[in-house]
Amino acid sequence: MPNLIMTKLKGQDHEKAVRAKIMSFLSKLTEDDTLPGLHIEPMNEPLDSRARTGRVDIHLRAVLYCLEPLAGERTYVYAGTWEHEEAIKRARTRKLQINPVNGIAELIEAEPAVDAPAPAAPKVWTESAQAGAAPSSFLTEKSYFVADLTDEFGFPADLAAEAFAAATEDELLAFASDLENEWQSGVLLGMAMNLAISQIKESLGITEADDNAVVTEPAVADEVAEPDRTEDERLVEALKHPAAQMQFTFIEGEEELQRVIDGGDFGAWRVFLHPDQRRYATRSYKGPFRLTGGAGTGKTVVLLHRAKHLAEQHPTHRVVLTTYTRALADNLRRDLERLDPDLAQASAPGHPGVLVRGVDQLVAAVRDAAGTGFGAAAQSVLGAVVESRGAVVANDSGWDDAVDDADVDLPAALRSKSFLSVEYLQVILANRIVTKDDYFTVRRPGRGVALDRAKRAQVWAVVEQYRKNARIANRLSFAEVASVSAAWLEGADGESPRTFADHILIDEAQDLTPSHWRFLRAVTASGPDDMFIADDTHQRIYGQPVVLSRLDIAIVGRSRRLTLNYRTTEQNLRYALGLLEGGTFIDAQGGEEGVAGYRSSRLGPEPKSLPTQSASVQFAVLAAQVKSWLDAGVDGATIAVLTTSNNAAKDVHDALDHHGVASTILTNAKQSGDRPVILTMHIAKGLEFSRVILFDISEGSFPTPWSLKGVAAEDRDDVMLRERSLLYVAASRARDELVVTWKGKPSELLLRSE
Ligand SMILES: Nc1ncnc2c1ncn2[C@@H]1O[C@H](COP(=O)(O)OP(=O)(O)OP(=O)(O)O)[C@@H](O)[C@H]1O
Repeated sequence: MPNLIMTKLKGQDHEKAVRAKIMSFLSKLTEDDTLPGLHIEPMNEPLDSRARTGRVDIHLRAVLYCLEPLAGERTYVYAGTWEHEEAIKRARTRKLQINPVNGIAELIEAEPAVDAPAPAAPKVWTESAQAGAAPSSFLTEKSYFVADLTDEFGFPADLAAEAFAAATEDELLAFASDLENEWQSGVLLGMAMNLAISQIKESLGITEADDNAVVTEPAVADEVAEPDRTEDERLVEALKHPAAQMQFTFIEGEEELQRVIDGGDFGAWRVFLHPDQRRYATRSYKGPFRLTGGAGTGKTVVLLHRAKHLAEQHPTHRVVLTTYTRALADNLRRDLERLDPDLAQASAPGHPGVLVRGVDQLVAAVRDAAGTGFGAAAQSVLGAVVESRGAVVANDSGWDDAVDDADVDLPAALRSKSFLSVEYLQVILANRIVTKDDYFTVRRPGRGVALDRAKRAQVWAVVEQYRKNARIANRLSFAEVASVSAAWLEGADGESPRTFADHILIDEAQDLTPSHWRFLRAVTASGPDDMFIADDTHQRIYGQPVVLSRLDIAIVGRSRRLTLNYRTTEQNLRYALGLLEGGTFIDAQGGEEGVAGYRSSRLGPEPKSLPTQSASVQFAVLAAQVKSWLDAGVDGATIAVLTTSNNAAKDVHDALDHHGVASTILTNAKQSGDRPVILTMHIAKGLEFSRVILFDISEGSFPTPWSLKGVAAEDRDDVMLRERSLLYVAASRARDELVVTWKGKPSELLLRSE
């Protein structure tokens, strides 16, 4: 039975009925390619003697390349389904070859009569000739040479010259996004990011990435030259090159074929990984590893592939995939099933296979497993044995009562629940402080307010009162449950330590509290590939920055960044990044995180601002915008209105209704139905939509008045930073079009990108 390789090509988003015909054609082809009904025909005077076309229906033909490796099955590379004429033209004028410079399999186009020459750098392009010849070239301005493209990467000379003809970054990105070979777009995007040639080569897997210090073994064995292999065998190998796998995929079985055909561009993440993504998904690391990257750079995609990879490599291991909320975990579980419906998912914590849970769900499961041991373990965290089963409350509740009951003399800033709850989380629970003496001596890095001994004594009095009140009411905060569960896992109940995972993969890690981190460290056996952390410092919308080394999670030297944005257009990306200007963001290593280097391979319209003068006009403008998309045939479910609060979401729903537009309010991150959706900016975290409207980003409405209510002056900057991040999260949900509305004056956080 012949093998099949599918190719990702532009212009292949077929309707359902056509997809069914393609499926039928290809499944017959892989059963028996000699069936007469397939009409597999060679070309007349082709550029590539392997080229064939086959009959999909009366109008459509598939383009195929037939490889005959000596050892192994015949292999067809499917290069799309096209109208009859176009299919014949493509099959005659395109050749599947191994790029002579970089070894990547590629499709090149040329006139059939001409023997395809090996690409060579035009001699005229010397340093000085180039400077004179193309003064307005974007790539020249970035100090690249045409020879970089031709000699270093194997671009054909004409294509390299066209790339150098792009005068601006946008022109170059537009050119790159039209190229047929993904690896070529990858090189040009790398240049747009101003990467060194060696970095681009590493990123595309042309040379081995220089990070062996952090991996337990080289991921890919060096290619050994085999002179007796046929050209077709070499081509099959070149199709497995990491950069070729951005575009070509080997199909195993009918179900996978169906998934690839039905998935189209939206399903591309399941199959066509960037070499960087594939490396992070499959490499073995000596210890905790952190993958960071802006919104939409494919961090979640890497986590999903890595979970699958680890489960397949180690069928008896416990692989846990976790994230900040339960609803986000539900989405991860759904996507993992889409990635591989047959993947073994664990039924409960501690079982082999992949377990997907929100972090507090995991904590709850461990608490249940601990039984009475949980209460005993609390001694080391809270200084008292607690009831094993009690109510769980928010981390910031109970502080106002504690202040009143303790009757302390503290300045307003130190009496606020925002200060006290954060002090408790970041300092007291993080360090398992149970006595006043310990609190007197503990270091408090990163805390805005300095506390002298007298103030510490007063704060400690409130903490003791808070704990006393909690014992009387038989309640614990979420953070306390996580901290005590961590202690139980470590054996604080007097038993041996235990773990529930061999590998833990963490999404949205920037939002986790120190208690979560202590728990995640304890729940996972230490060793190779123990923790894989995906975060984006710029998307921290809850809590405070956490420096992982202070919590015994060593990621120094094992931290990498993804920069290619797969979600949004370049225009939306720039707008969203512009919203971060003016903020100082501290990452998980305690350093400052910048926004340089992010690029998208897709272009689209500039984000649109819709200023209005009153609430009613703003609603009318919003409704008109949604209607215009619906009238243009946009699928309703891909349109989202993001609001600053639940109440605003209700108002928008009613207003749209009033203007004749039916919509649905989303109260958690689970998407459903076919109407436009309305959701808060917080709930939009981790989601994406084709069209997004940020509604009422007005002075006085955003930042919301309650986000700053009762916040100590010292903590105000951090609240503003989180609000800025929230706006960035919201704006970065838009794949294709972004619209921002306000009434009166725009929010101060919007002004920078206006
Ligand atoms: N290799 C790929 N090919 C095609 N699409 C991809 C690829 N990788 C990621 N994507 C798509 O890009 C979008 C963003 O990916 P993902 O959600 O993994 O990014 P993220 O970095 O986790 O984003 P965020 O931090 O905003 O949640 C998704 O639609 C995903 O399917």
